[in-house]
Amino acid sequence: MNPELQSQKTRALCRLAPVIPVIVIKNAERAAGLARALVSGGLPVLEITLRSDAALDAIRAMSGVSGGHVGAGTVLTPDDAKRAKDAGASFAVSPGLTDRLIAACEELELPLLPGTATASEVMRAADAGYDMLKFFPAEAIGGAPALKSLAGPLPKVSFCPTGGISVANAGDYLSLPNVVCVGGSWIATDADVSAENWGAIQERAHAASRLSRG
Ligand SMILES: O=C(O)C(=O)C[C@H](O)[C@H](O)COP(=O)(O)O
Repeated sequence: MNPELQSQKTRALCRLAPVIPVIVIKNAERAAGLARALVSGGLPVLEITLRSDAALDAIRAMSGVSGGHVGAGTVLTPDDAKRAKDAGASFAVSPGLTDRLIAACEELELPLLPGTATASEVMRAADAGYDMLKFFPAEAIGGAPALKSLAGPLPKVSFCPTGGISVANAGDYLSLPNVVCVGGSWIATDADVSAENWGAIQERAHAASRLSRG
């Protein structure tokens, strides 16, 4: 799949809801219940980070939940991308961008949301055909004002900022013209997932789904 088409597909996913919950799951048996709570709460696009041993099994379980779009996060290498795709992931998110990762995701036809933190990285991604990017780690690298500044010289690129975003500051990002959605782990906290507190997660998802975009 060519990079423009990849980016188009990633952008369409990012448009589905204002927030992508970033999930670190420790027990795949909780995956389907968690996905149902998030999707029914109004957040259909889910990012399961490959940072836990249970991640691939969780992706497999969540992919069966109707209405959901399950992607893998923390995809660092071609091997990560292949394992994610084999598990049923429909997109991949990376904290950064390498030539090897781009090539692997294009070969696998796995839409990629690559991470960028500077104007040069954004330009490099745009050169490679990617105009829907993650901005990471958003709060630590200047937050919404930094992203607003990038919109001037790089107006054709859109972002999903992630890293340090919560219900308190999500609106600052979503009001920017170059932000399509935000990512964050605040929706499905470890404590609530471990306690299978699906009601609280669904409520937080519902509140997040109602955040307005600028
Ligand atoms: O693993 C990845 O590739 C990531 O996406 C990094 C973090 O999981 C997100 O940035 C979530 O950050 P918080 O919402 O601040 O917890």
